Amino acid sequence: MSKKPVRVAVTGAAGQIGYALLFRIASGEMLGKDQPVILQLLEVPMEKAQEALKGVIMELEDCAFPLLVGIEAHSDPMTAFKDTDYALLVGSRPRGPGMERAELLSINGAIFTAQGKALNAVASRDVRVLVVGNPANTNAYIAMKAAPDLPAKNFTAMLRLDHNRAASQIAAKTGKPVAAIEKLAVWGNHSPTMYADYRFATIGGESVKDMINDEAWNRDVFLPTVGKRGAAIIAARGLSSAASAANAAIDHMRDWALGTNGAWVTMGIPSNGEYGIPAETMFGYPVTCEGGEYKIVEGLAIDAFSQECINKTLAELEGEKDGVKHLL
Ligand SMILES: NC(=O)c1ccc[n+]([C@@H]2O[C@H](COP(=O)([O-])OP(=O)(O)OC[C@H]3O[C@@H](n4cnc5c(N)ncnc54)[C@H](O)[C@@H]3O)[C@@H](O)[C@H]2O)c1
Ligand SMILES: O=C(O)C[C@H](O)C(=O)O
Repeated sequence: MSKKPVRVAVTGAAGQIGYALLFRIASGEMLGKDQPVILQLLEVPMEKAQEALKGVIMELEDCAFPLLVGIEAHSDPMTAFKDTDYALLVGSRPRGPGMERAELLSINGAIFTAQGKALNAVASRDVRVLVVGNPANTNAYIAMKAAPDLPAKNFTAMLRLDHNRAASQIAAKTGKPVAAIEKLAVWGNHSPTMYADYRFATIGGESVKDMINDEAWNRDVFLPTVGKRGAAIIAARGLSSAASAANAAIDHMRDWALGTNGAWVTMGIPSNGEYGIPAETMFGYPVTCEGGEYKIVEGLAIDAFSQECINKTLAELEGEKDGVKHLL
């Protein structure tokens, strides 16, 4: 018997990430090749954006995806999020060359108050939310706080792009396939302060830390490369990452919904105090997923260098949180 369709809302659907994301959701790459979906697409209520959205919908129709059983265009979150089971909040301004992501807070923050309220009012009571729009952690925090009737744990921020970037750098350094890397973690904020941590990582059961055995490379090459990758892409492309961001969003939602079979992945999630992070902070943690729920990998030893890195990314998040008090 075929499965009941699920509703997937995507904001910023006519943007760059939207264009790289929607076709993959519709083809079943996110929720499974047996899961029909209804896309509920939101764009700003401006003629140009709504026209562009129409064009994207025409292309989705022209793919004749067997799993795509409905497509809706919206200009109001109160209709776009109606009964939605999954919400991917992408719509917001990207940064340009020379900007830091945190600078987007004053431009984008208010979007997530309005969208959190709309989710609270009309979405499925079990909706799973991924915030992609930057600064992703604090925007996810804003949306979560604006939706007091929904489970706070269902609001998440995208750290998966940092996780995938870190895995790719490690594969290049060790000369091993990226798929062989296990137990990688990224802690904290989706920003240059994130702490990509390969101390527990293994390849074929061997310690990645021992294989690399180069603390200076970790500190002076690996961490800055992963942390500043978004800016490097903006400098090269003149536009922020889109296909890799959409890919990370698919990975995040797929793993959350379908499970990781014990593998570690990174998700930005509201803390319950784990690893000394204040409750409700939207923080990147290593997690495993099973049965539609994530679980933090607990009990990892935090050495002095790691603690210093975690403190730095936490301090940045606390500062961002302080800066959005007026939106809560
Ligand atoms: N978390 C991450 O790892 C990550 C990675 C890449 C990009 N991003 C962020 O994702 C966001 C989108 O990037 P993009 O390249 O697709 O930008 P884009 O400008 O190409 O597209 C954004 C779209 O969002 C729409 N939009 C703006 N406000 C909206 C609102 N209130 N409701 C609905 N739609 C709205 C715009 O009309 C536009 O079509 C940016 O904030 C960017 O910084 C995050
Ligand atoms: O860096 C950006 O502004 C876009 C995105 O967050 C990225 O990491 O590529």
